[in-house]
Amino acid sequence: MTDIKLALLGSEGTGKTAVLVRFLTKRFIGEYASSANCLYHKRLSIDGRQLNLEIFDPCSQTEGSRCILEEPVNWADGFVVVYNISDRMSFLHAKSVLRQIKETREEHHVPVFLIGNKQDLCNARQVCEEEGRSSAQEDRCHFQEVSAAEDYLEISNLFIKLIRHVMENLKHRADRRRYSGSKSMAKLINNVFGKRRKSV
Ligand SMILES: Nc1nc2c(ncn2[C@@H]2O[C@H](COP(=O)(O)OP(=O)(O)OP(=O)(O)O)[C@@H](O)[C@H]2O)c(=O)[nH]1
Repeated sequence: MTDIKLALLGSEGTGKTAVLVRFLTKRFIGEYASSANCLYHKRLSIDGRQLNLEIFDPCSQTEGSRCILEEPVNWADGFVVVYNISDRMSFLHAKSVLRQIKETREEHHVPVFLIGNKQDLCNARQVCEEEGRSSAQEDRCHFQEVSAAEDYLEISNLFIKLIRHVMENLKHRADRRRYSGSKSMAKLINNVFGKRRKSV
């Protein structure tokens, strides 16, 4: 069983919980009692692998209060950063979150999905799709506009895509650790037996 940890980030009211609940239950629930940070658990199988998924959904209204995970940016293996296409401030905030992830997790490229939510409100649009896409390109992350109110498949597919990237990333990191571990073991063996072997 592989453990995968994801975190949803973005400013208040962008629809983080709505997007996540769509993925987990296929349903859109208009209003959520969002007075606490939540850690959701889900077991699922992708490409024949059993996964134990943990998803952190912070509550923006509890700023300053202690949360289950003080630093989701350090904790998560992958991120979903959400903004509201009809709220420019939320887009600017999402861009600063992307920068923060990049700076904090510089050593390992962590998979990130930037989501422009509330696509159904396109008559009140304040951020054009191209802007979202080019911000995502700049920060080497995936991008999609969605509507938690109207879409299920798109949201499910983007989570699966993100999870696949996280799985690849974790495997890559484990391979690198194994490789550098076996290299230092080879060095150690060489230091101990190397000279003797040469004199035989
Ligand atoms: N029209 C529309 N409304 C949405 C959509 N997604 C969420 N909402 C609404 O936006 C409001 C905020 O949604 P939440 O999911 O609570 O947003 P959040 O980002 O989790 O908010 P906090 O927990 O306060 O940070 C609610 O009234 C939702 O019904 C969407 O795709 N379209």
